[in-house]
Amino acid sequence: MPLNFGPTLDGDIKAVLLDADRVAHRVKELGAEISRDYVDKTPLLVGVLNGAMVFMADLIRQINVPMEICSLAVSSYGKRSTSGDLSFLKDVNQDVKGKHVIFVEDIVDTGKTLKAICDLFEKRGAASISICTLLDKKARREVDGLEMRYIGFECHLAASWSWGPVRSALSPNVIPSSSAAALSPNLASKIKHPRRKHDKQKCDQSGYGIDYAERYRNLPYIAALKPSVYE
Ligand SMILES: O=P(O)(O)OC[C@H]1O[C@H](OP(=O)(O)OP(=O)(O)O)[C@H](O)[C@@H]1O
Repeated sequence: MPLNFGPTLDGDIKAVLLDADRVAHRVKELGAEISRDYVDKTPLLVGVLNGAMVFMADLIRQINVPMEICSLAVSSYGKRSTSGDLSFLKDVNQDVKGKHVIFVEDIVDTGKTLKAICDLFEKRGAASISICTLLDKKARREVDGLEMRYIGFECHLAASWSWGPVRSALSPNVIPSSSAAALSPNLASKIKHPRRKHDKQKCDQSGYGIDYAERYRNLPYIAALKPSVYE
């Protein structure tokens, strides 16, 4: 896909990892899966703001069974305590007791955010809880027992980060090879509380709701940013 989003933003982009068509295709598949699985359940999709905003907006329009939506926001990495504790900036506006909840995320990294939210919603009496994430960085998980039921694309550790869509063929044009991405599994396991907003590694995927330092969420694709953006 040509980089013609606009001169200001395009100048910051090193490579398009997942173009808008590819994302849209996968979002459509996810919508169909959810529609099939929840045909008789009227799920409540809960978007975790701000990152999930773009993905959620597209996803719900690919779901063709009765459903509800709401959103919540928690403190971002840069504002959390060193223990990684979450605090709500915005809670959901309804009682979730008895609801079939699907959390919608742009990206799951350590999993701490979703683990805390899932535990809370379990205590609140949700009938069931599932997770739908556009991107999954499974290799960086730091919590146990967090099952991703719906995954758009999986980022996995090999010699370097690579990207592969779940349940469909790997396309060569979605494998980035930036130096920022070349994080060894050993080092990855030592990073307890990555600060997403200021972590160079996070420049390897921005756009479609995912930010770097609050910018780039409006890119219609997912891209790696040039080192000049964060150095
Ligand atoms: O799996 P974890 O390690 O907990 O990280 C994942 C969380 O980090 C991102 O949010 P962020 O705090 O950057 O805020 P944002 O949604 O406003 O971008 C993302 O949207 C998830 O909510």
